[in-house]
Amino acid sequence: MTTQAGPGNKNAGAGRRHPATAADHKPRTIAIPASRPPASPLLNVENISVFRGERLVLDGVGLRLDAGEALLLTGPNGAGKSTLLRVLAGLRKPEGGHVLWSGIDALADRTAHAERVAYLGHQDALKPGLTLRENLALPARAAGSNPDQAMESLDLLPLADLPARMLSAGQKRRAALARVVLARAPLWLLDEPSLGLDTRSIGLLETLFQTHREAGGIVIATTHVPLPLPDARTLALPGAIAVDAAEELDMGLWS
Ligand SMILES: Nc1ncnc2c1ncn2[C@@H]1O[C@H](COP(=O)(O)OP(=O)(O)OP(=O)(O)O)[C@@H](O)[C@H]1O
Repeated sequence: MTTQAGPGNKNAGAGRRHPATAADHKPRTIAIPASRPPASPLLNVENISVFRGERLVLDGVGLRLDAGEALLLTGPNGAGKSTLLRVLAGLRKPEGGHVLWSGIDALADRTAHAERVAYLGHQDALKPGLTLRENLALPARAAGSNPDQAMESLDLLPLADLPARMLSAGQKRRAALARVVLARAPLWLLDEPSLGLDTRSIGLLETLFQTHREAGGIVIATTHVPLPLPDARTLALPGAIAVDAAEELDMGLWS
């Protein structure tokens, strides 16, 4: 399986020529423009392969995204969407392939890459005993950003002084999204960002996506439902070949 998402061929028609005329036969000096290599995309992911247990979950996955673009990762449960996000975030080493940022190997320096990335996993990762404001204070200080602005963008200011344990599932998701905003990172990697959000919160998410993309940011999101990301490309991961559970037990995958 080789799965690839990327822009269409921008050089369509480049090989066309005007019909020959009499002038073509006269000797003349022609200025030949210096040939330029095609600009590399901001994020270029090539040929990623990942094993989980004995199973090849991702096999030759590639994608290319430029500033301001968005990609939806879709596919059945277990297809490897979260796994791919974690590879792109530098949280999991792939067995093969490359992640290039502005043409440079992004995974060679994980610390530098972490500063480019705002990653939202399935867990909202809030400390239950701390208030929402306290939960956001540290990441805000680290990124030099304003926690109140981030909370306001997700309509969380009225909840700022509540302990995180008192927040509902959707409110916790909004808090986790506030941390993404706070990070001020160009690459947003979001695992099912709309999980638990009501209609109004999806509207807030739409505004955040739009603002981030207009500022040149990239959004990559896994999802099983439509997301408010107009013009997003889609990379549909096909999923692993079904393996009989009994056979997996024999292989020791669940040990
Ligand atoms: N700890 C683990 N050890 C071995 N295999 C794992 C482990 N965690 C997940 N897997 C396997 O990796 C594969 C990909 O899982 P992943 O979570 O990336 O899928 P997904 O596409 O995000 O699924 P979903 O839509 O359910 O969120 C699955 O087949 C899963 O069984």
